[in-house]
Amino acid sequence: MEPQLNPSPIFVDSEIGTLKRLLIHSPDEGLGKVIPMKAQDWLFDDIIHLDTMRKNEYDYYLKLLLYFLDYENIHGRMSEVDSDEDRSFYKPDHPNYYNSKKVLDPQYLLSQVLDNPTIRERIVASICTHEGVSYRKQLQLMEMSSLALSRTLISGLTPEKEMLFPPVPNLIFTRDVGITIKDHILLNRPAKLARTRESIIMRHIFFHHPIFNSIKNNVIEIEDQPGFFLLEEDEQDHRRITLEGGDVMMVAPNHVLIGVSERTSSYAAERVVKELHARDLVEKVTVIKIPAHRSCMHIDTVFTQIKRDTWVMFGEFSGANTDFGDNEMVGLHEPDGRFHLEIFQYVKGKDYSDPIRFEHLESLLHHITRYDLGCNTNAKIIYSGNKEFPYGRREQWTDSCNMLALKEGVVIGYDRNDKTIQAIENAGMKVIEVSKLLELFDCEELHPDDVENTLILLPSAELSRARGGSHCMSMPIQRDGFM
Ligand SMILES: NC(=[NH2+])NCCC[C@H](N)C(=O)O
Repeated sequence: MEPQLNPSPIFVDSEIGTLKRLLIHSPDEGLGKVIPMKAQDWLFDDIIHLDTMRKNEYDYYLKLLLYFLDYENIHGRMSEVDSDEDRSFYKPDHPNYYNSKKVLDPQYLLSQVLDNPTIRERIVASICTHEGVSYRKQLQLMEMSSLALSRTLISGLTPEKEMLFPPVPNLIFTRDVGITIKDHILLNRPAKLARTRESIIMRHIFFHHPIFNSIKNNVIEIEDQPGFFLLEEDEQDHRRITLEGGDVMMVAPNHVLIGVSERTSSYAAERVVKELHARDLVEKVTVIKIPAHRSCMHIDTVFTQIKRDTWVMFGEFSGANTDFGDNEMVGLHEPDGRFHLEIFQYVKGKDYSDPIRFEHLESLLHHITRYDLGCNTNAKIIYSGNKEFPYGRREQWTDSCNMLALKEGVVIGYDRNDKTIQAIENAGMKVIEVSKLLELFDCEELHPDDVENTLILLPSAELSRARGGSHCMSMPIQRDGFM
């Protein structure tokens, strides 16, 4: 893929253009405060061991991102970083913080935004109102340093370790807070209460942090329809607008995909289709209706892209799969035992009441590969767990279909999904553990620019309990333009 230079520092027009800048959030101390009784409410399927998650898993992800996106920031520093028991390199409120301009943590960006007294007051007031914190406490928060305040607003913990309000443990899944569509950012409307504070924080960052200055007018907020508040509660529930980034995929310069799912409502999808067309951002918007089920909460839990002609997807959503034999996953199937999937494509200027229909997910992926990404073959589809029962389902649950492309053909995935990894290897890709790759970078035996056609494996025993993979743990804000 020939890189295209883009004047805007915020620009994404594909899933696979070389990644230049992104938002990620290192697991903060709030994740270590999740108690079993609240784990489900806070959208974790289990409590996690924070130290293991950070040191043995996430920190590798971060070092890898730095190596690919901000080489100078990490090269030659690995032993210093790794020998620090305190992990100060990873902590946004510590003087040793890596402080990259490419790999950006909302916790640090928030602290910078909080330096402005007017914005600080607005943020603290809105979060305290949302969390039911008293006015007196609000005034105390206003007195904190920006770095400490940012840490408290995210983790919920004061410097004195008082748990002032709940953590937002899902902020590690930055994918969901918004989505970059060319030089625009589409803000989310979280479906779950546990993710509302993330949204308040991100909204202020997008509108007030200098990084987003040039595109301030391009931040898209999907509002409720006029008079929504007049509707009865049942009717409101039915027409609610909820939208999470994991359901939006910028797959080609002319094409955006939107999932209608457990998290994204059909009303939201409809509004997004119209908004993207009105702003002339893309020609095609395809809505993919998937079952409203936790196991496939967003479309990026069902498929992601590896190369312009290669995708990894959940085989139970495959068109070839007509007989599952059982009906154990209640609510997922049509009466005939099939997963219920509906795909409608809306083309700018064409009649919305007569969308193009795709019968299977595969046909849509072939269409994108051929017609939007200019390949002259059909797409190659690699299935979760190699489509073998029960590995397909087991591995999809631990995010085998949720990969992040650092550039075309170089992706990060979880190490625990053995059958999927084997299938990817069989398809001709190299597979390497992240720690090995980092060693090669460190001793200059290999340079990130020279890595090609590779799946990089990330340790995932703890991370996968949070129900998200590397795709979810990233919000790309700049990729090389797709040509
Ligand atoms: N884009 C994604 N698939 N994100 C996964 C988010 C997982 C998170 N625990 C939640 O339930 O919200």
